[in-house]
Amino acid sequence: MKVITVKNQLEGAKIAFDLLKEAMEGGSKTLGLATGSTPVEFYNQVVQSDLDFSEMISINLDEYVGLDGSDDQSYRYFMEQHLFNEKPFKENFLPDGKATDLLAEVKHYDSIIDSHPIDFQILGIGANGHIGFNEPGTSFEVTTHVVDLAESTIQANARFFEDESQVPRQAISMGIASIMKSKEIVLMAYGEAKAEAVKGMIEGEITESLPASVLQKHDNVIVIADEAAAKLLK
Ligand SMILES: O=P(O)(O)OC[C@H]1O[C@](O)(CO)[C@@H](O)[C@@H]1O
Repeated sequence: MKVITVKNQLEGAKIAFDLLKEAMEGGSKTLGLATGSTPVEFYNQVVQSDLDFSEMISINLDEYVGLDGSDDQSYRYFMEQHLFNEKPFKENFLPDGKATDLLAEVKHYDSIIDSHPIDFQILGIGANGHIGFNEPGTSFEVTTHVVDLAESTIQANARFFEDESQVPRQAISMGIASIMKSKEIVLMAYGEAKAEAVKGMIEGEITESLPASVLQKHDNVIVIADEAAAKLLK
């Protein structure tokens, strides 16, 4: 893993943007995308750029179960607001949180990922070490699946909702095995709340108790962390 320490989210976002640009110049066609607060400034950089996404495909990591794409708390809505409305892609894929048959949706999402191998994957990291919504204890072998969100994740994400009771308890998430198939992974981590998870991911043992630690087994991962998130690193 290559680690780049930056002063703040803006500096990190600019580096992530340069990596994306380079990947697209090198022929990358399919992007794996993340939501949450971490990639917001990165998407701002993309929107302000002259990069053209009209031939690009995006596949998002996850979506809350029970939320329609038009719901302003859904990840589809987030992506439209932060990126897709400004930068139209050839196709954007996110799991359907309103699918009546979740098992069928999970299979469908796997088939989408299989037919569009991810060239460049953007990741954030949860304070508990999750990537996507793959919570601690998730098998490294799993592909797309329905997740019961960890209590700590529900609490962490409550800041985006009116109150904690509004946070969906389940999500559909791309699995760790699928994330690991991405050719290049850029993970961003900002803020002190991520410091323990960042240390475990980079210097700890590879364990399903800290899902992001699996990235030590991938040969093309760049971690961009601000000083607060990197402060426990040796
Ligand atoms: O970026 P945040 O809001 O700290 O969340 C951490 C991670 O958890 C998720 O929200 C779960 O998918 C990711 O999208 C995000 O990168």
